[in-house]
Amino acid sequence: MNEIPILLVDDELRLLKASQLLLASKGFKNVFTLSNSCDVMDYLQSNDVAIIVLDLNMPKLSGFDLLPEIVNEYPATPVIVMTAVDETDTAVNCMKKGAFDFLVKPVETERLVATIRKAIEHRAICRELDSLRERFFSETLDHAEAFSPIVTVSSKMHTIFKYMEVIAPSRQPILICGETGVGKELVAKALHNLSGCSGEYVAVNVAGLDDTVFADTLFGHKKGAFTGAERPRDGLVAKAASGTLFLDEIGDLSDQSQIKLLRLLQEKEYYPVGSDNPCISSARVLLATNHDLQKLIDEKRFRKDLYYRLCAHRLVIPPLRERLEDVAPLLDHFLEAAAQSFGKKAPTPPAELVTLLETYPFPGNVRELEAMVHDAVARHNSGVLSMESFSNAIGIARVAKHTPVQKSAGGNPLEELFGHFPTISEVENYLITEAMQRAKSNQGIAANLLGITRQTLNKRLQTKK
Ligand SMILES: Nc1ncnc2c1ncn2[C@@H]1O[C@H](COP(=O)(O)OP(=O)(O)OP(=O)(O)O)[C@@H](O)[C@H]1O
Repeated sequence: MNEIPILLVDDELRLLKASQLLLASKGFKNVFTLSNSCDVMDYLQSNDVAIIVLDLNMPKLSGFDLLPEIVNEYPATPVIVMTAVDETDTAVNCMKKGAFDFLVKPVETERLVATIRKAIEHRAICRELDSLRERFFSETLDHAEAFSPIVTVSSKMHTIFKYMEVIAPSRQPILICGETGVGKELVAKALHNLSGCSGEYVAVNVAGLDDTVFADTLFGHKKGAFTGAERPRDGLVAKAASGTLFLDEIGDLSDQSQIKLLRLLQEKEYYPVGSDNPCISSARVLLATNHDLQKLIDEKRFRKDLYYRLCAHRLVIPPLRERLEDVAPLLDHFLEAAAQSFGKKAPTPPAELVTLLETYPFPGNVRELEAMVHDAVARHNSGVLSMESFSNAIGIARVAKHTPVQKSAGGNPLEELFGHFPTISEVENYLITEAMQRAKSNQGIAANLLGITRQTLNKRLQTKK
């Protein structure tokens, strides 16, 4: 249910009651009414109101006179004007005086609900902007405890955390993007904890679900909806009522499922399988993908309208190779966790291990680092942790990833790099210099990067001098 307080002002009592009931049926349960326009300013002073729907023609004090007063005192509260007068001049005047929108009676239900939803979004975005302005200059997080499971010292991640604090309380969907293993699910959980939602956090991976299974999983079904549906069953949207529904891997959804998802996000409505009666969702939806959705749109595999609906709040979690400062604290964190799970004492990592790890691009991101550490601790017996299992894992991954060099659009990459077709000795010198730089002059690590022994590298370095 939508808790946002809405105030309807109209001198026609019957119309007020009908609108209140209609909005309640659409999930707006905090709708208040006033039939005397003279009471509005007093009411606003002592009550929290998010949206006002205001009639223009009222005795004593007209909506036209009241509008500038409200806009002046409560500039952040959108006022939707409703009137029986369908005149362009009136509409233009109301908009000039600061009305959010102008509707002519009788208003279609869908139009009224859509305008109210638009006003709610507008208000939320204005609030977020204010909050962002405030947070922009502040270094500290208001709810640092919500981020404690996410180990990081990266300033990029810290900026994302600040933005998360701003958008978490809104009820708008949030799209979390990033390569596999960057921690999108941890981010989703943190958003739920920050949101203040009283309901459950419910996560589901929707990759590979065909449309029927998608609908049944999310929306549930009516008794007899299909063979075997002997009892009605709630779906995950109902389970996440007043809480958070996290849909992982949405880049793989079928077109039909994308349409259902769009309806859920836009109208907050869904149909259990086999039912013609829509249900209203009160779950906040978070979504994640490791696909480039823009590319999927170009390939006609993802709907543009759904993408635009998701884009309002988008978090892009950087890959580990773009926040190398996180490698060391993550290494310590995973060493501790792995040692605990094996009932061992946390081993001391060799001094050059972080440098070795920093040379590796981690296509599997934090998950890959976690697995490497787990494996190394499993093999570890005593003393200093061996570099070998890390070097092996990195070496194997590098060989597996090796792909022939593609010619760039502009011509031969070697010629672009050197300005001419280079000699073997020029390429060798270039590679050795680059590897030594990446390995912070550690010859063992540079040799590993180059796929040669340390002795061979040492000899080449001697002859280079
Ligand atoms: N910053 C971090 N601190 C601690 N653990 C992390 C961090 N980032 C990721 N992890 C761990 O790495 C693993 C992968 O994280 P998660 O499942 O959140 O990634 P993901 O981006 O959702 O991946 P996928 O796209 O494959 O679903 C998990 O075990 C998670 O606990």
